[in-house]
Amino acid sequence: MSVDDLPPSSASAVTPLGSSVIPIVNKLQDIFAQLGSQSTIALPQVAVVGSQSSGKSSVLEALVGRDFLPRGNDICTRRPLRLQLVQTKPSSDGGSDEEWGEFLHHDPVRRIYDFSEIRREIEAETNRVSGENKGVSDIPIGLKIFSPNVLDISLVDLPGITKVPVGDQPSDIEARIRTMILTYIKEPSCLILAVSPANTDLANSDALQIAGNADPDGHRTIGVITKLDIMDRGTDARNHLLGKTIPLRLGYVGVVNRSQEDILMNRSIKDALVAEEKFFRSRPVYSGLTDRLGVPQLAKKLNQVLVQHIKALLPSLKSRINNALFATAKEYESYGDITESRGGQGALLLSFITKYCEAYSSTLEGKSKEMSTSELSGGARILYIFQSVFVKSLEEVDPCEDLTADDIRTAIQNATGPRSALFVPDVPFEVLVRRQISRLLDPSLQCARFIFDELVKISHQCMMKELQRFPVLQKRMDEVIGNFLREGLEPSQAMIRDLIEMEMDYINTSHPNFIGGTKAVEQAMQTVKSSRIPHPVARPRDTVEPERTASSGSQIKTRSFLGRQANGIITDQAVPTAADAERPAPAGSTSWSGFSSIFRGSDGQAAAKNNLLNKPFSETTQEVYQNLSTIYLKEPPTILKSSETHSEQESVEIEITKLLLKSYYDIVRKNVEDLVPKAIMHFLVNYTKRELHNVFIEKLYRENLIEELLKEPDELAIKRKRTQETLRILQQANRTLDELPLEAESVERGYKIGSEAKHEELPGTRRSRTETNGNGRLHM
Ligand SMILES: Nc1nc2c(ncn2[C@@H]2O[C@H](COP(=O)(O)OP(=O)(O)OP(=O)(O)O)[C@@H](O)[C@H]2O)c(=O)[nH]1
Repeated sequence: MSVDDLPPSSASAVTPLGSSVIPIVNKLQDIFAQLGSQSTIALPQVAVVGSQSSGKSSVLEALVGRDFLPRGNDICTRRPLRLQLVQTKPSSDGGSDEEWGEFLHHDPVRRIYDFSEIRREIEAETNRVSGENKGVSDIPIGLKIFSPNVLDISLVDLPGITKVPVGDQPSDIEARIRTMILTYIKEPSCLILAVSPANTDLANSDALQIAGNADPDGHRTIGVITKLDIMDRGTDARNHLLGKTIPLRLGYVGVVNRSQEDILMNRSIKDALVAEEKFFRSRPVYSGLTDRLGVPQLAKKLNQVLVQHIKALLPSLKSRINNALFATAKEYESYGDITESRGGQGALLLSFITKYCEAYSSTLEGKSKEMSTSELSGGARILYIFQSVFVKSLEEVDPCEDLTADDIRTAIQNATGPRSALFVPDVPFEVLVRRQISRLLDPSLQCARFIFDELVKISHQCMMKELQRFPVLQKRMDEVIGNFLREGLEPSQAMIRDLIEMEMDYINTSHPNFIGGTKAVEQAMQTVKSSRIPHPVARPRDTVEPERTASSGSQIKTRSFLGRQANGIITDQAVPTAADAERPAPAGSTSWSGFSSIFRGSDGQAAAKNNLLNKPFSETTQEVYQNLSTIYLKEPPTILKSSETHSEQESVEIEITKLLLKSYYDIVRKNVEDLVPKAIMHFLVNYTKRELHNVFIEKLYRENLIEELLKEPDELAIKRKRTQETLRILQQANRTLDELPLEAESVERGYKIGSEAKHEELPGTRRSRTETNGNGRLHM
């Protein structure tokens, strides 16, 4: 088919062309237009781009065959115009020749038959959003044109690229318009109609430059060269049209639109099309290019490319719609059903409580379906806290770590009181061991606290997604379980305190694992001996125990260990030999009877003491007072400390104390390591697991509370409604696509290319869309 074959009057010349795919995309566009800016599905469309006043609107008008767009030398298109051309049946085909437009922003949608009213509405709607002073907005205007003289095409007329801001335009107007254009044309589903005026250098065409950015391979760009009639004398656009200047895969079409003068003189589009045709006929330079000249050819090409483009996109479009449908259905599901009956609400509440408690138990027991594989969770974390945090920390504690030899000696001396250290009683051991046991309390309480924190964490994990729509219930459940866990923490901590107090209250030196005094003495002696500490040279003890200082040199020899008998009588006993130590303790004595030691002064001291004691008091004192002058004592220092040095005997005593301390501490530590986790499990973890359901029922499952608990926030209701609407639209879109068989063979193409065109039916006649070829197939 050539331009010469076309009837001279209008775009209706190509009306037989058509396809069932464009109406489907148009339908989809309508469907998705309901979603407004929320629609994320890019549908196939044609965007018209070019610099300002390049003739974009003129091309669109020519395609429609009617004047309906604001045009002029100034900026006219200031908002994207989504234009759907819908072919209607002509009167000859049982339809009507009426043409009308419908704006999508009109509610209810109404038909506008007067096309100058359509133009005024576009101007008013543009002003409404973009202001009256040349402002630009990216919010599109939706317009449908119904006519028997148009081809089914969806186009978007975009604001022209401008360089210098005018009126209310911001200083970065060029960048803004470019960004706006790019948002449309960057979508692979968008065909680009790049309009360049022939009277400017094509190499500088803004349209081709921006199209090249979005479609570097030129797969989806059609070049349109306007204003061929006003090129410089002696120049022509032949090379441009042949793609020799800037090649484009889809090629170029040259057009001649009405000039501004034509518009002012009210020249009709029909006349303009005739003039265009004449123009090309009269220019021999354009001979042989008829397939790429004139508005009717442009319409045909556009339709043809669009149909192919849509066919190529349909499968992916279908899968995108399907994916969106699936995601939206899931989202809708997450908002749950609305239950209004009291019984239904009660059942819903009960099911939430039950599900929550099941989730809590199964997380603790390690049976949760959503168990992580990347980190420990639930019950496993509790075990970790018990074993790797609590027990491990206790095992690392050395009971003698913060006890120096001096501390122990001071404790021994303090325990002997004013009695000049005749014995090393069991008191220091008990005092020291109690002190060490008390240190176990804090980590044990902390362990309970850690487990409590874990349970709180678990309780948050158990909050099901469905509960998100009931913030009141979620909050109340959170409060209830929080309080309940705290209630469980108290008895577990009380039990821990009791356990530690029990351990401190009775030092069970009969414990089978306790080292016992005899063994301790023996080991201590060996340790001290083997360490071969040189005999310390006793320095006079500064002001602390003067009388002990005097005798310290002989103390080691004279001191001996005494066993303490059950009747409290201290038997004078030499330092036990190893054989003695092996011997069982006398009946009724404590197991550490060998521990106590006696500190005896030298024999001379003892005798002097005895002498003094034997003489009558008055006699003695009188003698003394008569013979001696007054002796003044040095004031004792405020803080008294035991001497820094200690004898071998003292070393043995210290060693014994340490051995006993360690041995007994080990027993207590084992008990605590065993019993504290048990107490926590019993009073906190298992108790809450067992009782949680009952507590929820008691606190929440109340007739008067149900309505309040199951109150949804308003925004959720809005979201549900919106998602429901999206779902409906996507379902509609899906159904629409189902109407179309996806196999390319079965999709009607509605036009013929190349040699086929020669046999094309007569212009002006319409072919039914469902007409089939001889094979019973739809025309391809
Ligand atoms: N002589 C002649 N004038 C044309 C042709 N195409 C458009 N014009 C004129 O150029 C001016 C701009 O045309 P429009 O169609 O408004 O251009 P536009 O690209 O839509 O402009 P904006 O939307 O403002 O960017 C108008 O006065 C048209 O009459 C043509 O092929 N030949």
